[in-house]
Amino acid sequence: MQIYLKPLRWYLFFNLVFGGISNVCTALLPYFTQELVRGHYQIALYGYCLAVLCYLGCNYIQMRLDWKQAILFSTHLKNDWFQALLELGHHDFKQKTVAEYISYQSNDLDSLEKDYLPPLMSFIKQILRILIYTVVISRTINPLVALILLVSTAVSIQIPKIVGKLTAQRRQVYLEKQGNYYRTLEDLLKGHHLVNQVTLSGFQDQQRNALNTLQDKYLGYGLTKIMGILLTGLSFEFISIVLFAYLAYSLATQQLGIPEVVASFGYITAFSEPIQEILYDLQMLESVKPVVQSFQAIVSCPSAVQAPQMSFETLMLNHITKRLGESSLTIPHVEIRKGDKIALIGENGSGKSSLLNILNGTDRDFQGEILLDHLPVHQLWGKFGMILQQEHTFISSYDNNVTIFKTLDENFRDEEFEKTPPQSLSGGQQQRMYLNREKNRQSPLIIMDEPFSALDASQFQKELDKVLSLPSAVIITLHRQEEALERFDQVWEIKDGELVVVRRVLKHD
Ligand SMILES: Nc1ncnc2c1ncn2[C@@H]1O[C@H](COP(=O)(O)OP(=O)(O)OP(=O)(O)O)[C@@H](O)[C@H]1O
Repeated sequence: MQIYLKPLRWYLFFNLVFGGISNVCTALLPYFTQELVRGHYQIALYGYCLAVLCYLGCNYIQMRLDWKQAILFSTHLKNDWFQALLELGHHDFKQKTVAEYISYQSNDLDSLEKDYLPPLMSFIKQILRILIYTVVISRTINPLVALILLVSTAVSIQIPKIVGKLTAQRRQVYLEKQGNYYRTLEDLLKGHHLVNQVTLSGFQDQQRNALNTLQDKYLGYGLTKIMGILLTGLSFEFISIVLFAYLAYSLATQQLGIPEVVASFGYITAFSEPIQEILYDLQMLESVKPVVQSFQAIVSCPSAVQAPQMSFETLMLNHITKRLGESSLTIPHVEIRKGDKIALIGENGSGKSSLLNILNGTDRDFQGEILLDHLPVHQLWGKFGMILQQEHTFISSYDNNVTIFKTLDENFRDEEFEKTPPQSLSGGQQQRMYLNREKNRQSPLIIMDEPFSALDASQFQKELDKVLSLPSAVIITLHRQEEALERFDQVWEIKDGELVVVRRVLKHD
């Protein structure tokens, strides 16, 4: 996590400087009490007031710095996490649902912001504070008192480390269940149109079951956390008892006078805050460790983002086998040549989308070989254009959809649609928008999974004309459009789990 602390170094530095000054001020308060008991009224009063004012001023500055550094830290975390997600291979990305990613951002990342940097800073500040106190106590009271406080602090901070591990495990389980809960919510809310008086209870049961499981784990996490707080309190009391016993002994044997003992009791109280904070910080840091690890695993993944393919002569699939549940899909050998227009047909569930997912690189769980211009290629995601069966429409604007946020030249668009919110476009209009995006992308191969299923017959003919006149190679799945097949260079059919080339027009170079 050091790379996330580096940009904050000046904030951290000044935070510690002002923390140090305010610690010196508070450490001197019991000393001024001691002076008061000794009868040095003026120095006690002025010293006390000055120390309090200085402490308040430094605290104010520290709080401002804390706030700013927290925002900076969270901005870096969120930006890097989102970039890492974008750069994951699509196959890896799909291992989780969008709801789980949203849950990660709002829970895990949030806990990293709250339970990593603030406890870490607080831990350093409190250690600094204790060291300052120790020096002040040694100078103003007795080095032995300082030593007792220091040693008993070192012993007591071991306890939360042990409890922290258990809290971390429970917290991790809770966060995982939270991801599941978000996934269930997404699933149920997407089916909102199916709610009526009969089905309502089914929806409620699903949500309540998922929530009960989540709350169960939350309870487990909370109880462990409470146990940690209890043990933390006990370990602090341990310090008070040790010092109390020593002071009683010193008073009885007249090694210390009443002013020193009064001031020492003041230090027990003054010590209580940093020690309790240290104990709490350690518990937090221990419990957030799995989140730190999972975050680091995400952001340290090498980027799988590819440069788009600008041209190719041939793309070959050799002896591909893809398991589809109980059955499988086999592709003995097929070849896509530059500019080829290929229709892919087959019954429902025959494996058309599965084949296209291999070609567009969103699926990598298959055996066999893909050769791009005779060279083996392992990662096709991002190389070619595609229109998926359930293609995504970005909500922001028509423009952003056809240019992918202005990263493509806007050569093709439908001006009549550009004022309409993209998600309000009809299914057919959205499909035309996707085709415009692919034309802007100028990919040498466009993979289309039923891109015109929402078009009426005349629109279908128009869009098909456009597709067939593109310079790019195109693979397109078709249903019940046998008359159109004649117009393609190749027709591939998936039958009984095997891809067969049923038509191939020989081209002369
Ligand atoms: N991850 C998976 N696990 C198990 N079975 C799967 C998986 N993915 C797909 N299948 C099965 O593989 C078969 C092929 O699915 P696919 O979506 O490729 O068919 P399709 O030809 O595109 O169908 P349609 O024309 O209805 O869109 C289906 O029987 C589907 O249930």
